[in-house]
Amino acid sequence: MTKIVVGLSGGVDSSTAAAILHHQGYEVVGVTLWLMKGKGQCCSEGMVDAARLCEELEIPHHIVDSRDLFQENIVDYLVEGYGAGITPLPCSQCNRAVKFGPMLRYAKEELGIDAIATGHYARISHNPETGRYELRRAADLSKDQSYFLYDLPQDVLAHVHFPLGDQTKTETRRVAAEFNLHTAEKPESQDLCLIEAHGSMRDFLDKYLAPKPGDIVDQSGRVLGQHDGIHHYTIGQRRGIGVAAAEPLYVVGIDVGRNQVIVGDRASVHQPECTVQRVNWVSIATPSGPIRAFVQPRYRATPVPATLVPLNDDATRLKITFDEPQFGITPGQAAVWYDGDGQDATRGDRVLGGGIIEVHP
Ligand SMILES: Nc1ncnc2c1ncn2[C@@H]1O[C@H](COP(=O)(O)OP(=O)(O)OP(=O)(O)O)[C@@H](O)[C@H]1O
Repeated sequence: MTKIVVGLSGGVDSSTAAAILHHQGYEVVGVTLWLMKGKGQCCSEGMVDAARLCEELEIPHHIVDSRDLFQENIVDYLVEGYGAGITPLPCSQCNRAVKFGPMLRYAKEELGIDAIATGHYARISHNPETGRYELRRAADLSKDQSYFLYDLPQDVLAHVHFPLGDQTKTETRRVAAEFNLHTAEKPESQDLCLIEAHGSMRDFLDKYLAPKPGDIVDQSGRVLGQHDGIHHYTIGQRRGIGVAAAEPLYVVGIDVGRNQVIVGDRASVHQPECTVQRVNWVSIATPSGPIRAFVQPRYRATPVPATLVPLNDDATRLKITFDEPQFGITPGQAAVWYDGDGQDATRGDRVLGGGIIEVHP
């Protein structure tokens, strides 16, 4: 029997992924990474639900204390990033540095198992012509998580299964009910796990970063108001600026040196281009020259056509020029590029690569 480790968060998706693989005849071992204290997914509640699921399926369950890894790679990364005036993206970083790599290592080294599965909505296929593992959008585009998985290296993708990639969330709930899983009716997690655990990103950051008042200025430097710390602001933000104006104001920039939040009208939040770093090439090999692709500059953004030009030999830094200027290009977030526009899989749904947006020059 083929053995496989399934990452269990205690939610309906990973429960169903485990049940499907178990039903298909895999010898499933449940692994829950203990990421932080508190209630919610990935915390105490999630661990109990995961343990109960393993009891229902009569499979072994391992809990791996990953709190230090989570603290270093996610909590510190977020606090440092927000403190420096950027808006870091924790989920792709968590997938690469906390979940997939370490879980695969644990599976291999501690359990002698070389395959892992999760309840992510995305698809992986092997291309025999290029020898690469290609990452594709989920069949259920409304649940697609490929954006958060762009940073997985080939040697990890080669060992990963996504049993839910071809089905819709409604089907997942139906399958969970058919298998009588106690998690079948469990409500959807609405937010980032950290936000669920702390109430809001503001509450989370306020635990680590002291208030540091400064000026809110317009693009000519005129002082319009006061802020209580640049870490409470992100590019494109409209709410909570607290400055009265005839036209709605948006955050267009954060000047760390001057401790200023710069605001302007909606048009000034549009950028014709940006640069990205720490690029990971996924479904295609590192290109030696410019390529055209559909770039998704934020999780829920529509992918838009753009030209990508490598800025170094190994194409780990790129300049992206959008065909049309884009709203809210935010340093710290990931830009992920696909071979299609995400509206129709027949026009291309492969993740070609992705990288972290750098601070605007
Ligand atoms: N603490 C954890 N330990 C092990 N695996 C995890 C953990 N958290 C998440 N995963 C895996 O990553 C997948 C996606 O996680 P995400 O946080 O997006 O949860 P989700 O989509 O709400 O899924 P679920 O319903 O399973 O919680 C989960 O389905 C699970 O397989």
